[in-house]
Formats: sequence, C-alpha cells, structure tokens
Amino acid sequence: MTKAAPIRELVLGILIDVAENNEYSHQVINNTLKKYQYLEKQDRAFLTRLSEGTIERLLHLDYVLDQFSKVKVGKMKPVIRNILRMGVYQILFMDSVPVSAACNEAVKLAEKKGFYNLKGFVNGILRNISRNKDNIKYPDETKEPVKYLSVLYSTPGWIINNWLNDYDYEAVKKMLRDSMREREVSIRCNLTKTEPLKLKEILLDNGITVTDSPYLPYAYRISGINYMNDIPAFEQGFFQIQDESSMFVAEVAGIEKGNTIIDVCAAPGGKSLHAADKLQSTGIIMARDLTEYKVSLIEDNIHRLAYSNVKAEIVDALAYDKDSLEKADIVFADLPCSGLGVFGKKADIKYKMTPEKQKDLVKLQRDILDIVWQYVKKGGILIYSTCTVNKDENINNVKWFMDKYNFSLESIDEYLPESLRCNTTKEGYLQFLPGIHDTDGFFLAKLRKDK
Ligand SMILES: C[S@@+](CC[C@H](N)C(=O)[O-])C[C@H]1O[C@@H](n2cnc3c(N)ncnc32)[C@H](O)[C@@H]1O
Repeated sequence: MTKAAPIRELVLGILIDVAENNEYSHQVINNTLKKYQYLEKQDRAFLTRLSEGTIERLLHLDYVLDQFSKVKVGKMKPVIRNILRMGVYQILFMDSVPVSAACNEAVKLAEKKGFYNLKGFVNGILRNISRNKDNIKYPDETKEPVKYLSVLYSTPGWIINNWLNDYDYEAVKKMLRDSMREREVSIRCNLTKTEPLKLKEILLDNGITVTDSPYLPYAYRISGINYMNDIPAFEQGFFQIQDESSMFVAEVAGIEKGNTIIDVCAAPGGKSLHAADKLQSTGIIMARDLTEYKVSLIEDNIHRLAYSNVKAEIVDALAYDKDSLEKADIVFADLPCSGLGVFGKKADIKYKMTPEKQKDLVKLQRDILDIVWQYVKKGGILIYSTCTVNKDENINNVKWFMDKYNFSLESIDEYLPESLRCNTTKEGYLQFLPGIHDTDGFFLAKLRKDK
C-alpha cells in the first residue's frame, strides 16, 4: 500500500468512526494501525498525523469550509464533509503535502466512494481555499475573544467560558495553545526491574529519542516511536507510560513499606503500579475497577511489569464494601472526570464532553467519595485526583468533602521539586495546568483522616 489514496481512505474511515459515529479516536487509530501492521513506518506516521490533526482541528477546519462553501459543513454528506476536512487540514497544516496532491487525492476518494457527481464540488472548494489561504477571515480577538480562541484552538466555546471562570485569559490561551503542540510520551522507569540510566541507554540503542523529565529522576520523555509494542524494553516491562503529573499521586502519598493501599478506580493501573514499585515487593495494593475488561487491562500491566503485590479486582466504588472498612493506610481516589486536562493527547474528548455530562461527573465524584473515605484507617491518607482543570471537579470537591468529613489537607511540599512548590502545595493540593506546567492538566489533593 502506498501513501497516496489508500492511506487517505483509511483516514477517512477513522474520521467517520470518530466524527460521525462518536467512537474514541485513540482506539480507532490504534485498531487501524494494528490491523495494517505491515504499513511502512512513514505511512503509519502519515496516517496518524492526518487523522489526529484533522480531529484536533475540526472546529477550525469547519469554520474555514463554511467560509468557502455555499453548502454548510453541517448539511454536507458525511463522506464528503470528512474528505474536505482532511483536504483542508493538509492544505493549511501539512507543508510536506503538495496542494495538488491534497486536492487530487480528495477528488479521487470522492469518486471511489461513489460521489462522482461531487468531484467538481470537492475540487473547487479545496483549490479555492488553497489559493486564498492567506486571506481567511478569523474572528477578531478583541471583539469576540471566546469565538477567536474557539476557532483558533478548535475548542468548544462552553469549555473556554468555563475555564475563563476559573483562570485569566492569558492562562486559558496558554492552556489551549499547549493542547495543540506535538507531544512526547512520558514514561516511568520500573525500578523493580531496572535502573533509570540503564533504561535510557537501552532506549537510545533502539533509536528512540529520550529526554530527562524536568520533575522526576525516574521519568523520561520519549519520541520517534512507531508502535509501542515493538519496543523490547516495553514488552519486557522496563517502563510504564504515565504522565509525570499523575506520577505525583504515588509520590506525595508518603508510601511506606508494608502499606495497604486501595485504589478505587484503578484501570489501566498507572497509579497502583507506581505504588507497587514504591512498596518494593512489600504490602498490598487492591487495584479496583468496574468491569472485567477494565480489570483485565490492569492485569495485563501487572503481568508485563511483574509486580507481585497488586491484586486487580472488580469492585464498584459506589457500592460499600464492608470488608474494606478502615483497612487502608492510603486510598487513591483517581476518579472518572471530564478529562479536559488531557485533550492535547486525546483530542476528541473536547467535542464529546458537555456541560451536563460534566455536572453529572461532579455528582459521581461526590457519590464515590461518600463511600470510599470509610476505607481509610484513622490517621490514614486519601489522595483525591482527576485529569482535569476545572475547579468544580477539583478544589471545590475537596472543600465539599472536608466540610462533610473529618479529613484535613496536608502539605505536599516535601515530596515536590522546588519548581512545583507554591501556596497551594503548602496547603495540600496542586493543580497542574498544561502550558504553565510542563505536563498534562491534572489535580491532586492529599487529605489525612483525623485520628
Ligand atoms: C481516571 S480513570 C482511572 C485511571 C487510573 N487510576 C490510572 O492511573 O491508570 C477512572 C476509572 O474509573 C473507573 N470507574 C468509573 N466508575 C467506577 C465505579 N463506579 N467503580 C469503580 N471504577 C469506576 C473507570 O472505569 C476508569 O477506569
């Protein structure tokens, strides 16, 4: 298979699954790459870049298309709409693709999909956009700041308004800009199996680009990867993919050898497995999640990383488990959330979330907290965390919790590098903001149960 039409046809399939059928982009892209494992490295890279980029810029692309097409994007046939979206993406954002290739391949694809009569329409719009790409009219930042940010950073206006309630305009702009940058993959060295410098050497020998984490001595950022499972060090369990912000959950918990830890929402296991590493084969971690599938993800990781002290189990965090009453030195409550701190990595999250769903999540988070605080021993620790940035799911939930139960925030400064310490860390919580911190958006709070 060559880079020309067939790869774009695969991308079209991905776009239809994600933009029209509401499937998750990372799953659809991974499944496609798995199915077509024989594709050349550069074809895989092209497929990934074109699909991820088109999804990431969807609102921007639709805004441009609406300016140049009499038929609005919402009224187009799904196949045509998505052929045009990926065509405009190549014209505006992929310098390596000649305009003629972007247009010709789009026309061929429309024909192949049975839209012979729309070849002229597709060709006309794409050629017109390519001729006028320096004259596209964007919203005026001073007069319509939310619309401007929404189009430029392809993010629904309600999310921007929501963030503007919590943060100032420049911070919001930085967060949005950061969501668009190309990202390395953060990894955590499995200290039970190897040492950070050895891991770095192995990865470099494999032709992978490795940089040190600015925050943690056992974390690296890697890039230049084709397919994670092809990396021997990954298969051998020498590292786990995990953002550094999320590594700070196990870091600030103050884990001591022999501890009992209950992770009430654990899949695929990031924080539980990190805690297992810190326990150095002692203690026990009960890594729980809701379904068999989710628990199988934790089990796969336990197996690959070879930790002996993690037990994966199906337990609904909303159902009180009497056997867990005051059993845990530490409870991790890394709860389901809107995920708006990580849409730089999973772009479709921003289109799938709604204000109503977000409100429901705040309720779910409180309902889970209402149950799981009981598992913490007197004097023990509860770490509350989410991968989002809005205050309702984060500090406002912590305040609600402390009003209701006898827990107090406790300083996390001793566990943090100087660059992360601030007023709130002294109090006991930290909001990582993308573009301001060099991480995903993530929130964590350390709460101690009164004796
Ligand atoms: C933010 S993710 C957890 C990520 C995980 N802690 C990690 O570090 O890899 C939230 C998890 O909560 C799980 N979940 C949602 N509702 C739940 C419930 N009622 N009981 C247990 N787990 C639940 C989801 O399946 C999802 O895996």
